[in-house]
Amino acid sequence: ADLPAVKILATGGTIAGTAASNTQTTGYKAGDLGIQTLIEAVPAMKDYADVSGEQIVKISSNNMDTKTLLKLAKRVNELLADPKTDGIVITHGTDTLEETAYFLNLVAKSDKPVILVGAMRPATAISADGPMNLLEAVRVAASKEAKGKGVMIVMNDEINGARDVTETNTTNVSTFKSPELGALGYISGGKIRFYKESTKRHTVNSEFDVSKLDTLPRVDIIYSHIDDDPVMAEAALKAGAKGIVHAGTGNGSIADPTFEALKKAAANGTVVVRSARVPNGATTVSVPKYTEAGLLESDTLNPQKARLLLQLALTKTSDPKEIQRMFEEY
Ligand SMILES: NC(=O)CC[C@H](N)C(=O)O
Repeated sequence: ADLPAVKILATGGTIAGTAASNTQTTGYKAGDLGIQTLIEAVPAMKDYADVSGEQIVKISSNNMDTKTLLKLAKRVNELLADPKTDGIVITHGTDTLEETAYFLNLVAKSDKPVILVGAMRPATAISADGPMNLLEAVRVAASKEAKGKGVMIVMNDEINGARDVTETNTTNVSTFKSPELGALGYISGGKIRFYKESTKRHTVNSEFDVSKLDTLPRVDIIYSHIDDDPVMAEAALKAGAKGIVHAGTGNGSIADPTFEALKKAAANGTVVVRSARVPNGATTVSVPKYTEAGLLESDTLNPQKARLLLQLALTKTSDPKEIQRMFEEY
């Protein structure tokens, strides 16, 4: 039959995890199973797509790094450019799933569907969520409706856009949510149902390009708290950070001693972006001194996604005005 061709790129994670007993849902070995085993476990995928697999790495995604991320992004673009590929599914650990998804959302050069999928229970567990998640991810990747909507995460019957989705629970299968801005759609009653899409720039409308990149500029995240002091900011600068994302309290507020250090950093050419440790809402100018010091706002991007956008932004420019524009557009 003339089914859409979907390539599954496997990177590891719990979806490929194994444990000694079928009741074990923690302390298992992530990324143990190869892509062929995952494909064979879900024969129903063949009803929706002509599926083939490729193992990129076998890691627990808390160990994801720039080198692997760039390798994955370049392979994704190679496959998307191939007329024989209709869609891509990427199996991935959940720890950094939202980061890889948002990164690809910024650098994938095609409107063909790119779907990330993971699981919260290892493949060996009773009620493992991986097989159904994988089936639904392949279905969405093979669908016409998913075209042009940017990179998405499909898990637990929900379709969430890469920009707004975040992991909300450490262990529960219902963990990937777009808390305030909402899911793009569902898979229910045997149907893929889309209700909305992001208004932000992504994929074919993105200005970022990884094809010539072998590394990304260093950007550190500093998480604020009571008794905050400039020690972490100073360490980041000493490590050579070209950018700093500050995960501020409330509306991206900064403790005064840390602010003094960040203000100096910004004056010396390090790009500083105010994000927030609060999960919802945009960071706005809460006090004029932040703008006067040249600090930027992350909009609604959480610190880990603001970090990736800042890294890509810094590959193009170090002009704070230009970078603020990017934070408004992506
Ligand atoms: N649910 C998961 O996939 C988490 C397993 C592991 N920590 C990872 O991110 O790969």
